[in-house]
Amino acid sequence: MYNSQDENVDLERDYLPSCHSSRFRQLKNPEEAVLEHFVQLITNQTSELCSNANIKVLPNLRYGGQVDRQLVDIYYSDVAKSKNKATPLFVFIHGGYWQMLDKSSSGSMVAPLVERGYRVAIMDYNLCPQVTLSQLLEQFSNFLEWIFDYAASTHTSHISFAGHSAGAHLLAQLLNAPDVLRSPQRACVPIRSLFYISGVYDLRELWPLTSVNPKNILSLNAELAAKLSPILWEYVEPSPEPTFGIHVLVAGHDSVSFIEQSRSFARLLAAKGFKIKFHIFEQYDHFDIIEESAIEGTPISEYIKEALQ
Ligand SMILES: N[C@@H](CC(=O)c1ccccc1NC=O)C(=O)O
Repeated sequence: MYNSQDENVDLERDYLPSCHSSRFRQLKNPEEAVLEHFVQLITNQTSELCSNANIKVLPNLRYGGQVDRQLVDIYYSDVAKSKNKATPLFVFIHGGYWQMLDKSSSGSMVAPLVERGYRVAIMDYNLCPQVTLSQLLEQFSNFLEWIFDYAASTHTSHISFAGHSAGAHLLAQLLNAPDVLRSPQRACVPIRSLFYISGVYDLRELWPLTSVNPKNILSLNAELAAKLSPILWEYVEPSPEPTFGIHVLVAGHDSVSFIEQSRSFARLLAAKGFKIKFHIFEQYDHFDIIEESAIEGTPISEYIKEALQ
């Protein structure tokens, strides 16, 4: 479907981002090394936030459930808060094929944004197999309603979202949720930008793969995989003309399947009337596109900074 360049493509590899990096090639197991390095680095980037005097955190706001992972950490700067003026909100949704990572390793984007006066919401979500992917998508819809309520009730000038990999898949729901897009809260909190970073948007090839969905922990079948694929959704014609920009971004070292899924998703949204920018960051792989978002002046940080202007 997406890797038409190679009819013999091994989809088990093409949908495994750690197999598509030029880094750590000198090591015996570069795939393991790139993933270990990613998790270690993004965990450090997140834990170091609290040692930054300018960054405060409001931890564990609950958006659903009772004792599960439906929690959000809100990072902010005391300076901006003390001026008691409306501040922008940026929301990040982590990846990990709906089965790994959490908010303690998802704070890479926080520091550059808080330095510029943003509040940044880093959300957790229940992982498969504790929930099925269908249940996770329902819980994510609840999160969207909650975050717009939160934004509307906390003096928010505008809101932006970024989703990485499977997090981009979850974020696609925002474009398919008329009740959220047309809610009174949404009306008083304009969306500024949406960033879909190295996402997956068609589950039809990946749901049977052991590398992605071992023992079918996502609880999918062919019919459900199609139903949960943003590339096949209708999308409500945005009216009036949406004011927000959608950025479909992908790493140049991502696999052909990942790059072509992003290209197809961008083309679909553009055809539906959304304001789209599609960009391939040639120098990045699936992981350092997020790792470098923590560093001012890097290509991904500069892109996000300019897009948010
Ligand atoms: N086991 C996968 C991990 C993976 O796909 C992944 C890891 C961190 C963040 C995003 C990922 N991919 C999709 O959500 C791999 O080895 O590439």
